[in-house]
Amino acid sequence: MDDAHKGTMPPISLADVRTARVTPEEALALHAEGRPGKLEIRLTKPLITARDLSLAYSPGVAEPCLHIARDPALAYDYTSKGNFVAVVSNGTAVLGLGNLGALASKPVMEGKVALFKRFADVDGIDLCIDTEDVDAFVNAVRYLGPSFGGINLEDIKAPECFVIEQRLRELMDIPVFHDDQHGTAIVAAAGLLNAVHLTGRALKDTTIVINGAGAAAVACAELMKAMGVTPRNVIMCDTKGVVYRGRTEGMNQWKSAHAVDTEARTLSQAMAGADCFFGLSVKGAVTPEMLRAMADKPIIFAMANPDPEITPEEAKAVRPDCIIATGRSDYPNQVNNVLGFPFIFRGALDVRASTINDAMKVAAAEALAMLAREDVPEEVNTAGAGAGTSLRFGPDYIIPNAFDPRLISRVPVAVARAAIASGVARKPIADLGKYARALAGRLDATANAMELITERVRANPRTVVFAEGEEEKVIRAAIAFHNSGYGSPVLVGREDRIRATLLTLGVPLPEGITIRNARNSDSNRRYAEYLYARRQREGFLLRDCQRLVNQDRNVFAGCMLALGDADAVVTGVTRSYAVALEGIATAIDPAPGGVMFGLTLLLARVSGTVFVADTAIHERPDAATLAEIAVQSAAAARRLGHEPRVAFLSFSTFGDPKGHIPGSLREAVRLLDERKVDFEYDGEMAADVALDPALRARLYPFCRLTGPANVLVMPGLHAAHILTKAVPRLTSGTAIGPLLMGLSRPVQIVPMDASVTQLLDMACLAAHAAIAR
Ligand SMILES: NC(=O)C1=CN([C@@H]2O[C@H](COP(=O)(O)OP(=O)(O)OC[C@H]3O[C@@H](n4cnc5c(N)ncnc54)[C@H](OP(=O)(O)O)[C@@H]3O)[C@@H](O)[C@H]2O)C=CC1
Ligand SMILES: CC(=O)C(=O)O
Ligand SMILES: [Mg+2]
Repeated sequence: MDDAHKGTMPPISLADVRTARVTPEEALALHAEGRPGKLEIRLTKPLITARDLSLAYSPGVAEPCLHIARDPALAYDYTSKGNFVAVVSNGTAVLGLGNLGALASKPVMEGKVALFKRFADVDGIDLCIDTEDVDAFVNAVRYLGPSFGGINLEDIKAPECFVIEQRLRELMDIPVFHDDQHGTAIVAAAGLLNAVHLTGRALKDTTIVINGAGAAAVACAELMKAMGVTPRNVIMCDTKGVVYRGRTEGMNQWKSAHAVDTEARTLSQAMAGADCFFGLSVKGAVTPEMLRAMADKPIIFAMANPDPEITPEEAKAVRPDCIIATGRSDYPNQVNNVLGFPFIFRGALDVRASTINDAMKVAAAEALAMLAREDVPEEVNTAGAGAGTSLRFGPDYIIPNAFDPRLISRVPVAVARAAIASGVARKPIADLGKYARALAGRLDATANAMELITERVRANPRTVVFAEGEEEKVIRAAIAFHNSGYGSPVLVGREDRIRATLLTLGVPLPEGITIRNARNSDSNRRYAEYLYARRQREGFLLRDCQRLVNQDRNVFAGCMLALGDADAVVTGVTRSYAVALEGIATAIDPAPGGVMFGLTLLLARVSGTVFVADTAIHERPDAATLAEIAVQSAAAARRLGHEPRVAFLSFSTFGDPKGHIPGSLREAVRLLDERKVDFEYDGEMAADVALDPALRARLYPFCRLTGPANVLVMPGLHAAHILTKAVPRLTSGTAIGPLLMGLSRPVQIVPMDASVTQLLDMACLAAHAAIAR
């Protein structure tokens, strides 16, 4: 290890890179699935009764209109303006794909809106404006301005983007931010600060070659210089070669501002001896030979999307001493503006900033850089179980991961503080500590936890049996599992049938997926003898066991798992839950002392994630079972990042109304009192009481729960089923599960109508449980 890398983890071998590669077919399928695209609009106020209508629409709506007419600032109080950003493009520079036009840019713009929501709870809408005329574009955005709290310009080519942004900034009183310029520059600056530090350089002495002289490149050059890089140390190149002083061909005023006196005329010549390379151009623009000529410990940011100027594998092959970053999420060090724009706008919107100025940009870059130097919390450091791949500040971790839950409470605060200090905040925040704490609550813990789970599985791939391997959606899920880097899928089924289905799908069987035919597997004898040993005193003959192994794929899969031929099983699309479980249970026992039950995660928009149990096994659980279900559910909630508050649900609350209250619920509470568990619980209570602390405070102030219940233990299977089936359909929420809990080996049984995505999620959860064993 060289000096600069001392004290950090050894670089991750690129052979070990945890990939989440997706195929073009998968990408198209995702966009076409269900409601096409990635966005919809939801209501934040009820519109159910005539009264609701009168309040939200005519005549009630006249009131906020009149108030806003008198005082425009009230638009922030009475409308969605303050949390609403327009993502605007004309499609002239879509990623690194070139001028695809406004319509074809829509998937990227919808994607940016989705990222705004997912990472920073900023609402947005894509506006794809079909003109390359600067005046027409500026007018379109300008006149739509009143609807929005901010304008995020995206994928507009240089040099028009500079003029458009400048003019809109002058015309509008809300932040106008060209993400490809400033978002990219901020994130690249953060990465550079850390890479320079790790390689023992000083920013002012670092020489940088930027390939590309468009939106992203010019903004990067400007911010790097503002942060301390010496202007003459930056050489910019474009399709015509080096942007040198005196060049006339293909120039514009923005390039001229960065033209330098140099003998170099080509990218190769510019790269000789350079410390750092920024790629903001197109796929494959850099060759291994160019990297070979760079200085020691070169810093290579190949940021073109979707494919970088050079891949990390190619770069490491010629320069093992380099620090390499790309714009992609499937390599270490993702230098991508996704780390910037959601959090920068969050901070700017929250202080009602009139603009996003340089102080705010520098604050964001420094906050990002500093976060990467901090210890990565255990739950983020999901690669911890993979030897030598811990996320720790070093050459393979110079910038935080986009899923790092600390980003939301760090970057917006830094941006807000800078906005206040520089005088552009129209609503300064007095207590930034309190603001930081409130920001953390904007993220859904489950969404983050699920991502961390997938990361951990990628770092520790497992062999998962897909028991119903002849089904098309199961085959698709197995391929996705393999392509996501989660491990090695095993499809149980007849090879000719599986291959025929693959043929109709038009995909070859990826290496790494195996097919096991239960009828003629070499292991059948071993499996049958295993079953016979378990069941011989229950009236089973060896030939009965043989038949079960040959004919029931769940039994076969269960035997594979029991005898160590696989790490986990996923099944359920061809048999009812009970039948699938019976097959599995023939070969696999419940965990010693545990209780088997189903746990369903309801991801509701308003209340966040709620865990519901038992949604699969016990029709009328007794008190001891209910208590154990509560204990295991609370533990599962904690693993997914939620501090559990368990409510035992009934039709009644603490004896009111009177009736036949299941005594088992009260007895379960008493049993937990005896066990002195370390989580909150109470009951019995009705669902509204469980979920509404205000109601509880009025009517049942003695209740021990300190917030809305997030683990609902149901009195019986009927109620659990009705709740978990009805809620997603009534609220457009999502249900994950039931997750099968309490089995001695990791098995997940999906609902029969499960989608490919649900199958994949459950296989991933099963693989995760296998790692935890
Ligand atoms: N990782 C990230 O977060 C981000 C990455 N990017 C990537 O940066 C790239 C540029 O985007 P953007 O600035 O918005 O686009 P622009 O259209 O504004 O600029 C493109 C620039 O690339 C130059 N270029 C094209 N091909 C080559 C080549 N073979 N060699 C040298 N220069 C070349 C063009 O040269 P000329 O001026 O001669 O036409 C132009 O200066 C894209 O790949 C994009 O995906 C952009 C934003 C964020
Ligand atoms: C990431 C991004 O915005 C781009 O490549 O254009
Ligand atoms: Mg872009």
